[in-house]
Amino acid sequence: MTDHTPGRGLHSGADPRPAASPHTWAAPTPTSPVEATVTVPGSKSWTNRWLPLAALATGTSHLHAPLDARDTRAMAAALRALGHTVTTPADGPWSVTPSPDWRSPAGPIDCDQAGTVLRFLAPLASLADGPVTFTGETHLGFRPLTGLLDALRSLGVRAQSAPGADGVLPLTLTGRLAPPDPADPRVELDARASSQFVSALLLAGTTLPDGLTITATGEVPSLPHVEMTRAALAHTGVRTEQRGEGSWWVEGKRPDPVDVTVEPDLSSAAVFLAAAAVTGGRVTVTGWPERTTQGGDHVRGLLERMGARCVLDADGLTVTGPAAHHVGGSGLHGIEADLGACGELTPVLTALCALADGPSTLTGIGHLRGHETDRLAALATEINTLGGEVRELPDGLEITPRPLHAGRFSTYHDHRMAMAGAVLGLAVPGLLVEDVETTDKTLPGFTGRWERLLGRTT
Ligand SMILES: O=C(O)C1=C[C@@H](OP(=O)(O)O)[C@@H](O)[C@H](O)C1
Ligand SMILES: C=C(OP(=O)(O)O)C(=O)O
Repeated sequence: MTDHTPGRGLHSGADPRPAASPHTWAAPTPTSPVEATVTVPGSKSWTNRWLPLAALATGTSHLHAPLDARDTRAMAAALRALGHTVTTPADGPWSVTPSPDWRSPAGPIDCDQAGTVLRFLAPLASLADGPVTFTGETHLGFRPLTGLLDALRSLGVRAQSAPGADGVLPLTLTGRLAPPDPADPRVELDARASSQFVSALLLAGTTLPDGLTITATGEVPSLPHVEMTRAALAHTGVRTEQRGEGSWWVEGKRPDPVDVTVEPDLSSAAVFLAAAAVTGGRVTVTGWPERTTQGGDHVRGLLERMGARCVLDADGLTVTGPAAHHVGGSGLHGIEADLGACGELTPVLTALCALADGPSTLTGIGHLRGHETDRLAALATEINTLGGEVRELPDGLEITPRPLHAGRFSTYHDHRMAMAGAVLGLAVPGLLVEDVETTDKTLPGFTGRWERLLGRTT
């Protein structure tokens, strides 16, 4: 097993003379401003909502421009294992024909690294005609799940980890969702660790005859993702209501099938926009939605505050970076920002802050310690190894820009850490990003896209 803990990853520690190896990618450092138009793949979060909703629906659904990546392939495979017909051609729309009977799969469902697969499908396992076991990549078993499992137990589901298991996986769930008071179906949920718990119960609440009221007992992070779930449900004809702060009701109703085009993934887009911001160039991301529930849309306001110009028009979102680019710096300004609504942007934004002309403080992101790795520790460790000054706060990071030097950048099997490494490489020659292929969780073909963006290949 590879240890993905910050500070204990492969090759962590300063290395003044890094050598490229088959396991590292030399992040390119352009010598002129980056000018490009890019199309980014579909949103992970939208794709992984449409797929389970389609499995709950009353007929066949079609997804155009879905994200085709590890997280979404894991969702498709999981739904197949549960009895549904899911077709996932590489170059065409995906379709889901639901089976009325959810089956208990013969073997465990492999969630790979996908939080959304484990969290969204755990409550839906109660529809199966027997136990359902979930497994996945090692670190997934150590990511927060207790709040969701406690809520499921209070709704009558049995949740059991294998005896002697270090983390929560493999996890076996048995039994139907049965609210204690069927006349007033409700559940309390500690979702301080992840908004995905709320989304999961909203999806599952549709299967109860009288729906479900979910009341969070603490502050829920990433609230735009809850709104995304509500928007997806609304699109399928299922009503939801916000009933006070931290409380949501969902109607008990089978969703209508959908025929939808998936929005581009705006959190993935951020890395390409960062190339314009760092190099004083100009990058357009096509198909940027005018209105969206994706937290990644916050990148516009954040880049503006750092000194970049953002224009959203019929061509897409165009970011123009400040002209003061030089090797080692970017002409961007530091910021103070609460990223609680858009935690996915943190790694790329932290890299930008490390290249800015003044200090930054990013807060509201304590829950990122429970993501693919402890992202706050990982970012601080890796940027400091390159000569930076990043201090961890309980719920964020304080970043003081320092001249950075060549070195290795460990990624801890975290796609967004690898993207942060690419951004630093724009201004720091000789940066070697380890395990860059980890980006295929959400952004397949990342290095090819990046090198095309930078004009390195045709
Ligand atoms: O619902 C979703 O699709 C997601 C919700 C967020 O999770 P957290 O609330 O755990 O941060 C986000 O970070 C994750 O990448 C995707
Ligand atoms: C936290 C993330 O992923 P997941 O959906 O696995 O939670 C992420 O993509 O930044």
